[in-house]
Amino acid sequence: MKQTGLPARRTAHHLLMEITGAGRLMHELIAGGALTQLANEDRARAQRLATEALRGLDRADRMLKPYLKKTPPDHVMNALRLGVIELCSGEAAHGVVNAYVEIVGRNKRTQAMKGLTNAVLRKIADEGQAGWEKRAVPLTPGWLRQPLVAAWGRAAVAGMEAAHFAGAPLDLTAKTDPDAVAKATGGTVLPTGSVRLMAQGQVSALPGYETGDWWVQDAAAAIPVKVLGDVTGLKVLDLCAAPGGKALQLAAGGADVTAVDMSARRMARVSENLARVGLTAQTHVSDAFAFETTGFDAVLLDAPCSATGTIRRHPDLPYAKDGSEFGALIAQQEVMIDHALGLLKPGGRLVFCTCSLLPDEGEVQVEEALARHPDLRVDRDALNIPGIAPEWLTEEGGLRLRPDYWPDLGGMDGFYLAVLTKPPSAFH
Ligand SMILES: C[S@@+](CC[C@H](N)C(=O)[O-])C[C@H]1O[C@@H](n2cnc3c(N)ncnc32)[C@H](O)[C@@H]1O
Repeated sequence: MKQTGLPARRTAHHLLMEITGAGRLMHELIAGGALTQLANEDRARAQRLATEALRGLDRADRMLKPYLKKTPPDHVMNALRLGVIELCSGEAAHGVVNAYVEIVGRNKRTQAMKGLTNAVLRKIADEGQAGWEKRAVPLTPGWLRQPLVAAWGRAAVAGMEAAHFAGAPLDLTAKTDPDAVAKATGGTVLPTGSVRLMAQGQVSALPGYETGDWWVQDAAAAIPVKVLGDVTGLKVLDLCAAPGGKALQLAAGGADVTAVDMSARRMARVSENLARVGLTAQTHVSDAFAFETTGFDAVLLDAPCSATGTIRRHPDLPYAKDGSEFGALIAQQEVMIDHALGLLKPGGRLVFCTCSLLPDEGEVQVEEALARHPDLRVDRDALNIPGIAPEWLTEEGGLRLRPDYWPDLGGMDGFYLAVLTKPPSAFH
């Protein structure tokens, strides 16, 4: 980044301050206009810089520690973190140090720490990339690391942290033909049928975007629809549908799709996505609990959750959140499952899924649903689809997907899913 990169750096610093200090998520800040004052090129730069700083935050802090007698105020700490990220990715030291000294100096309360910022960043510049690379993979913040270790063990969590640090490749779901999409985009077809591109670029510039041949969807997120098998002609309700990746899959499979989401803004994206790929669905902006049409052959419930399975792409999450909101989400998932079951016709199937790494939002929800409804059946056979490893199947009959799976292929999002079959003589 050139010396002229100050606006992008100041915005990256602002993003870090809001995420680590005010608990705001990156996508909320961007939707709220955090990047609008920047030129196009600087927008991408600011977002990339903040994302890289969050991904490497624990390592940056460990690199800074020997040079700090005590932790400075957040304004300074975040400037130092961004400085570390830039210096250790090979940016010219002079420009980086000057920029962050200026950012620290512009704040009256931290003005006096310009000298410290200058001195520390010069030492980091001396360590350079070699100093960065010799440090361990960044650890997940303790509030989340603890339950993950309890659920999956230390080795698995280390694998997840390596995946979070590596970030995510770009996965596409083909409307009809994965091989043709792979050929056109230079990607490869994964064992579960998604197309993976290792090189990142502008999505809308990829072949097939304009013609709607595919949509962006993580390989793990594409699996919940696949376990429904052939959906041709089935009446399927997508109860929490936005931005619509799964609704598009269902429509592409020939289902008669009803898509519900309580967010009008996010539902507009479902409509845009449907239009781009030339598919149709009935869309309703509604709270799932207020939607009472019954008689569906299948309901897909991609329930609101902690989203801890998406940290590869959203490294802001462990720093913006502290787990305090998760209890309410877990309680809501339970009642949503029961509401969704009530909308199925007798014998209908519910796919329950969450992009979470926490068993309370997956395995435990299904165990408890089976206990609440003794006639409910879990359909293990449905999970027998291409690309699923037997060790991903869980005791209660669901499927656990984790970021540390497929390490040689580039990982996958964390996800949980299970197929529940309502008995022919229905309960409510
Ligand atoms: C995990 S996202 C769904 C992703 C979507 N299924 C896809 O594949 O693109 C969860 C969605 O649930 C919606 N949501 C949250 N609470 C809801 C409620 N009570 N009723 C309906 N939608 C809700 C959110 O607006 C959000 O779009």
